[in-house]
Amino acid sequence: MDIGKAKETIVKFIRESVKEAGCKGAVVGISGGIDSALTAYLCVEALGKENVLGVHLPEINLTPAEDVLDATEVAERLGIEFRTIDISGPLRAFMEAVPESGQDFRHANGNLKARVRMSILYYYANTMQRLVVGTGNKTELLLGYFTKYGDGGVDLEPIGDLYKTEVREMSRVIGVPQGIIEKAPSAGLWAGQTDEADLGITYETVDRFLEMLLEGERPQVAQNTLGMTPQQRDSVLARIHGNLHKRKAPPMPELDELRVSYITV
Ligand SMILES: Nc1ncnc2c1ncn2[C@@H]1O[C@H](COP(=O)(O)OP(=O)(O)OC[C@H]2O[C@@H]([n+]3cccc(C(=O)O)c3)[C@H](O)[C@@H]2O)[C@@H](O)[C@H]1O
Ligand SMILES: Nc1ncnc2c1ncn2[C@@H]1O[C@H](COP(=O)(O)OP(=O)(O)OP(=O)(O)O)[C@@H](O)[C@H]1O
Ligand SMILES: [Mg+2]
Repeated sequence: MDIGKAKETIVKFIRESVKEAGCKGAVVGISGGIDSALTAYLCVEALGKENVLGVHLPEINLTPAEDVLDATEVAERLGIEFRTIDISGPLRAFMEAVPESGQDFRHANGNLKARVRMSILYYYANTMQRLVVGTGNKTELLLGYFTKYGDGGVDLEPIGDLYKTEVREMSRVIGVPQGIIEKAPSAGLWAGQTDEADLGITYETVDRFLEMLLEGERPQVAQNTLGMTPQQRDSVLARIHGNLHKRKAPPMPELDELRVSYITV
């Protein structure tokens, strides 16, 4: 992969997508992590700093102070417009309004956070005639390691064809702060969560595994070549297959094969 060439392709893609949509710029959720930092840098290169809004959406009692500082540093270095909005209020209101909700549902509550963030980003997109630019990378998209209609609820995915390891490479080239590049990736949905602990495998290994599968290698051979355990292989395959639905439009029944559903003129 020629990282310089890939960067130019992505920058052009962002510029053209925003133009084709007739929009005025981009809204990006900036977490303090590497994916959103790189995406913000690419958006600024494509659209200019005055056309990129960064929104940091911490939870006051959970988000590490380091993330707040890192997100702010990205925005300051880029010189973009920036908001920090605490999402604990909306989360509390949800918990109070929905009788079946509760603190025991860590997984559902984590996904709710991602969906609250998505709603806030779309509020800005609606009011400012902008697109919500996603930060999903190829590894996350292939594994389905994202919240459906949460961080997956976006208008475009500029870094969606970059493996996580390539995200790191491009981030070095474009000048993302070193501390952000070196920080352990985390969805930040609950205290102490890290991607690699969740996935049970390092990004270096899973990226190679996915690459080999896409090249047509058999899972067993890829597993042996990479020194993975059978459990790691099966868990990655289960994620790939179990989450395919996240990458498709919601299915609907075809009521009559002669009825056409798409207008082509
Ligand atoms: N076959 C099928 N066809 C159509 N829809 C299907 C389906 N199976 C489940 N579903 C639907 O999908 C739902 C499950 O999907 P979803 O709600 O996304 O939930 P789920 O995949 O269970 O959880 C999201 C995962 O992504 C991780 N995550 C989230 C956010 C950010 C990041 C990060 O890296 O930053 C990581 C998070 O830690 C967790 O492991 C089900 O409740 C159901 O509604
Ligand atoms: N606190 C937050 N404030 C704003 N956006 C957030 C926040 N947490 C998550 N997001 C959004 O959800 C996306 C998905 O999170 P994810 O953890 O995969 O990416 P990241 O935090 O940018 O990078 P890393 O994988 O290194 O943690 C983020 O890139 C960001 O757009
Ligand atoms: Mg993160």
